[in-house]
Amino acid sequence: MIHFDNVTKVYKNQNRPALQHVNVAIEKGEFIFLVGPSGSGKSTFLRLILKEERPTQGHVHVAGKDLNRLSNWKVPHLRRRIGCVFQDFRLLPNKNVFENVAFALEVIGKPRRFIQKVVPEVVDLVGLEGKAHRMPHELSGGEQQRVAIARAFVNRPMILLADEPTGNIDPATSIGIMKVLDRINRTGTTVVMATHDAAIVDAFRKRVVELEDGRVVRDQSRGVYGQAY
Ligand SMILES: Nc1ncnc2c1ncn2[C@@H]1O[C@H](COP(=O)(O)OP(=O)(O)OP(=O)(O)O)[C@@H](O)[C@H]1O
Repeated sequence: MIHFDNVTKVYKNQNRPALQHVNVAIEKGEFIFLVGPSGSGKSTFLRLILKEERPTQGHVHVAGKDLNRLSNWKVPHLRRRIGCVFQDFRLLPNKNVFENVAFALEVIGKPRRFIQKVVPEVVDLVGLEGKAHRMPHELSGGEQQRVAIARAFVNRPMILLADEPTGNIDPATSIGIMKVLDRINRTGTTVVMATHDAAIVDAFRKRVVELEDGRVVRDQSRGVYGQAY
């Protein structure tokens, strides 16, 4: 589903590569924790999957397509098939839960009847049943992140990218958020989650890809956050 083939990324005016010679193959339906210190290249890895950045060397393939060869006009179509969740939720403050999730479908022209049917289903899936009419400021941080996940997933993307999704949430609530991501993964969506949250990584034992100075230093199935000796 996602293949990094000897990928090096050097940003303009930087001499140190953000990623160097990265080879990672992520298959459909996998769940990956991407870990590593600040500045190790995790966000760059995610941005390359979205074609927000281009590799300096090497190739990134997503769903069988070499992104170096994907025309610019096809990039919006690629991004529509990839849901994104961020540390800071990024909800629309003047829209309620239903409207925030519905908006993701309205902008891609889905019919009203379809929206009315699928939004409540996804709101329930993320554990917000009965809260569809709440405004973001009436929700806890964990609940706001659930809305953001619902919005990212409502279009049934093939891939969900999550950049520090539990970064602003207390540990107990983070477990609930992680369970929602796990549930989404079980529907067949490939999930790549960049995180510093050792407790979560250790509790869920998924595949762990660790970056250090832009290099993959560990790729371990059912891994833990720190190196297990
Ligand atoms: N747009 C940019 N222009 C120049 N350098 C950048 C840019 N984005 C990232 N970098 C550099 O690339 C390296 C990797 O950064 P990246 O944001 O991918 O790391 P990260 O692992 O996601 O860090 P964090 O955990 O702090 O989010 C860092 O040295 C960073 O300074």
